[in-house]
Amino acid sequence: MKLIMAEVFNSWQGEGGSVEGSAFGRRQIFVRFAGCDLNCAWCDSREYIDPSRVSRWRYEVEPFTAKFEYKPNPAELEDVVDAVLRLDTGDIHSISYTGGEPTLQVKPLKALMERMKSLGFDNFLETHGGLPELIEEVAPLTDYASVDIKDETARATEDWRSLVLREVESIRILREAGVKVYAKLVVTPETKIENVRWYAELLKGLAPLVIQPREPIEICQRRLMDLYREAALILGRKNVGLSFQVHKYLNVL
Ligand SMILES: C[S@@+](CC[C@H](N)C(=O)[O-])C[C@H]1O[C@@H](n2cnc3c(N)ncnc32)[C@H](O)[C@@H]1O
Ligand SMILES: Nc1nc2[nH]cc(C(=O)O)c2c(=O)[nH]1
Ligand code: SF4
Ligand SMILES: [Mg+2]
Repeated sequence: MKLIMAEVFNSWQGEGGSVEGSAFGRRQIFVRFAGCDLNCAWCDSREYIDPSRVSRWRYEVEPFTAKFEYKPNPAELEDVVDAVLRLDTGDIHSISYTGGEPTLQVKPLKALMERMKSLGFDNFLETHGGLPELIEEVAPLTDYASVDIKDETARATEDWRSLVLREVESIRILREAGVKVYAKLVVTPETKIENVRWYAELLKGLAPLVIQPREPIEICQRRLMDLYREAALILGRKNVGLSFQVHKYLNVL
């Protein structure tokens, strides 16, 4: 089975903060799929959005070396499995499936998740959640999930409100499948407080929320705390947390 891959590397989860379901600070092997159907203005994986421009994929040869070997795309699933297993350092909390958007290649994604489960690994899905019908397919194989709520300022797609509703639907599907799921909202200085209220009302009783400043950070602390407080007053003070992309500060993948 073939897939369009971006990279495989070993690091620790740098996002998610401390809410229920987060794997922040845990060792993970990351499998980054190429291709995405959205176009977030601040995407830090932009080079992988158009799969036709990802002619080869890379896999780290040793953890924390950022030394890579390359293979052409489309990748063979077995080669991806080998790349993951050679990075197993014995302390891996879970395998993170990210991208680009991993659910767009749902057949190879499922095959990979099944294989890793059979090898004793837990599966962590990092998704924009915009495709609930595909989330339905992978939910039974998923142990943890981070689902983005794409704020209006992400400009991820034309009809951003219906995208948010689909993302909440994906969270519901994952929750009902017993997945430890949380929502992640990337905020900017232009994020509107009334939109945060709307997201929090949609998520109430469904999943905790992490608020993650867009990197590079421009939002001021005061504004960040105001958005946080607004969400916490609706979701409950134990159901909101901050998340920073800590790996970027420590200059690891
Ligand atoms: C690159 S995305 C891939 C997974 C999926 N397509 C998604 O958007 O959730 C992985 C995570 O990085 C976050 N991210 C990407 N660029 C970012 C930036 N500039 N600042 C903060 N978070 C960012 C996304 O919000 C998402 O939670
Ligand atoms: N260390 C580390 N943590 C991450 N959490 C989410 C990431 C992503 O790109 O999906 C990511 C990533 O790229 N690196
Ligand atoms: S959905 Fe994820 S991969 Fe796609 S553009 Fe947005 S942040 Fe980037
Ligand atoms: Mg990243």
